[in-house]
Amino acid sequence: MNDRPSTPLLDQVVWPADLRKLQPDQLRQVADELRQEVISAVGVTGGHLGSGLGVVELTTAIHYVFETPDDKLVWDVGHQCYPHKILTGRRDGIRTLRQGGGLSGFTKRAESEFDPFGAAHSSTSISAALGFAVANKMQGKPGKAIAVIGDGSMSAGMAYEAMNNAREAGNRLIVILNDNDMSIAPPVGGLSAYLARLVSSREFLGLRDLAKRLARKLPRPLHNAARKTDEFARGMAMGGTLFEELGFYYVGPIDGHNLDQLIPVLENVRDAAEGPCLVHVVTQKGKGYAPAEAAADKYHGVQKFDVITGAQAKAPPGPPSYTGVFAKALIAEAERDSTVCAITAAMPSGTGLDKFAAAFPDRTFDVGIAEQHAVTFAAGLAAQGMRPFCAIYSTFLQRAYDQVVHDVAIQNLPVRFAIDRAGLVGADGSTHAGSFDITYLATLPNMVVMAAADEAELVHMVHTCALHDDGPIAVRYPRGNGVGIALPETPERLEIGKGRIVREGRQVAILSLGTRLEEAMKAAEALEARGLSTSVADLRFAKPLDEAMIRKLLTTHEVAVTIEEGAIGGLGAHVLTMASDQGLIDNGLKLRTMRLPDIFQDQDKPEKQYADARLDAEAIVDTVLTALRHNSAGIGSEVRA
Ligand SMILES: Cc1ncc(C[n+]2csc(CCOP(=O)(O)OP(=O)(O)O)c2C)c(N)n1
Ligand SMILES: CC(=O)[C@@H](O)[C@H](O)COP(=O)(O)O
Ligand SMILES: [Mg+2]
Repeated sequence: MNDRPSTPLLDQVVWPADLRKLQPDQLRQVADELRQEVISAVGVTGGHLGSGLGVVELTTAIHYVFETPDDKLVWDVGHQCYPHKILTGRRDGIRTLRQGGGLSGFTKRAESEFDPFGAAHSSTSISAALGFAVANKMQGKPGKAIAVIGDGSMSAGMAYEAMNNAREAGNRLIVILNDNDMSIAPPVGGLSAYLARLVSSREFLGLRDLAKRLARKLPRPLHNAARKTDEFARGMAMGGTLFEELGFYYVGPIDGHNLDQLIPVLENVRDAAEGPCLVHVVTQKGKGYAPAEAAADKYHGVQKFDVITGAQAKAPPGPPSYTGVFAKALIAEAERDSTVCAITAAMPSGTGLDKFAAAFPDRTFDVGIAEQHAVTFAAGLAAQGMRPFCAIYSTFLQRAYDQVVHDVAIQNLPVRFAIDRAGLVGADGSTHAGSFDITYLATLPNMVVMAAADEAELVHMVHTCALHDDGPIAVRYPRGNGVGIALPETPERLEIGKGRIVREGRQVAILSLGTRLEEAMKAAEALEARGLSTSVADLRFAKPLDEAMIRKLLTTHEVAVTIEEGAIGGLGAHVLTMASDQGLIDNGLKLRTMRLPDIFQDQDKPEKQYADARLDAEAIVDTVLTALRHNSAGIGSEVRA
């Protein structure tokens, strides 16, 4: 059992205002106690640990120096915000993290005034902070906006769009680059190499150097001359810094765990007459907890764990994960076909492409947190004859929608989209749910959209994708483990647009897409027990629909229900449109669609979320019975009641 640590000084700090009453030399103890509290809490809840441990001192220093919540502190991604939540009045709830009705695992506006902007998807913090800064400037309000962005998140184009625009904010915007030389995996690309050069080429900024470099009080011409001298003194070989070329005053690198450096630097930057400033802090992901420091992933995301040993709770052995089945199937395709290659946007382990990379290192590309680039890079590869699989979580593919439309679908390029985490994902909550991909993909020209009903179907669909050169094709599958069905020795190529009837009935037809099939079969059993003969179809394709099969089902059954792990505008909408266009609902057919609610707050296990979302067997039965009870007197009958 993880005992709560003794935190005598932290106990006195409920809000940042309490922190600001302390003496600077007491902050070290606060930070040490804060770190122990984070470790203890995450040991109970699981969640994101490494990144939060890396910003314990930085969080303490920011809330000590800046007048939060009036000064707006915007965390990037927000997975590192647990120390921030403890220091901003939420320590009592910290052990409810990522649970139904508990604290979010990310920053969330609805949760606290100290969370001025929600996060979870990366690289949004500078844009959002710039918005706050410019608004304050336009309203003549005091107050700074501080964006804390990681080195991994700095690899996304959106961060540069914001920095390119940052001059607008002057000294009201402060960007803190939290450089721990880690993304989820080790960082990749030119920026990571550049930051490494920056850090290795300079001693941590001493106070003397700081005074010289932050001569903010000088009138501009002199200040510029001093700055130029300073840059020349440093040797223009570094070209100043990339950030200075973008209009920032760069300060750093500084030791992000040394409060004696952090506090004066942040105070100087806070009081700087001009800006924007970018403070480059160097931290260690997992700092202060040996099992995290020693782990390859620095305990980025962990299950509940024993604080003493660091041993994480192991899930009971079960069927293989969909991610693992995908990776194995893709490796088999690549063994058959040398043009098969794979792209991830900084999620090698999450997508299973770490396994693919072990087998085919030269055919695997981790492009960093850069989904937009990943998609158009894949389009270029496809245009030149390769067979690229773009493996991106459903929720993160949202970041690259125009690239999917403009660079892939309209040009009808054969990019394969492996969409993991499709449907509800559990503890990461609504920001990570794969709710929208059916809706946003099945509306596109040329796009083929498949959903695997189980892990065997996933193997067939990966094979079908590999062979599909006629245009873009997507296969979606959920987070977690399969249903335990045997995997096929030899994958089949599925006929595009053809579904399968998995249960024959006469009165009710359940049209299922994806892994809700298991619940659909349970519902069919329950309906049969009530004397309702029920058919079940696995549609396999949201686009193109198997119109012949659907037409047959809708014209030979009294009630038809579609079910999908997706939001409105997906499969159900397409079946309704087809039925309406073909006059199939003119003859009294009771057609209902079941789908995810617009948004849901609970963060819990996916199966609980599906029950809460009314997308399980019980809900299917209710839907059918309600439809049957519906007065069959046709239009207007409700009015008479
Ligand atoms: C758009 C987007 N793509 C992918 C992710 C998944 N993701 C979450 S944290 C992370 C790495 C972030 O690295 P960094 O910004 O350096 O933060 P650190 O974890 O090192 O503190 C990634 C890729 C995401 N949250 N958002
Ligand atoms: C913070 C973030 O976006 C990732 O760490 C995400 O939480 C990973 O999700 P999975 O745990 O489903 O891989
Ligand atoms: Mg990092």
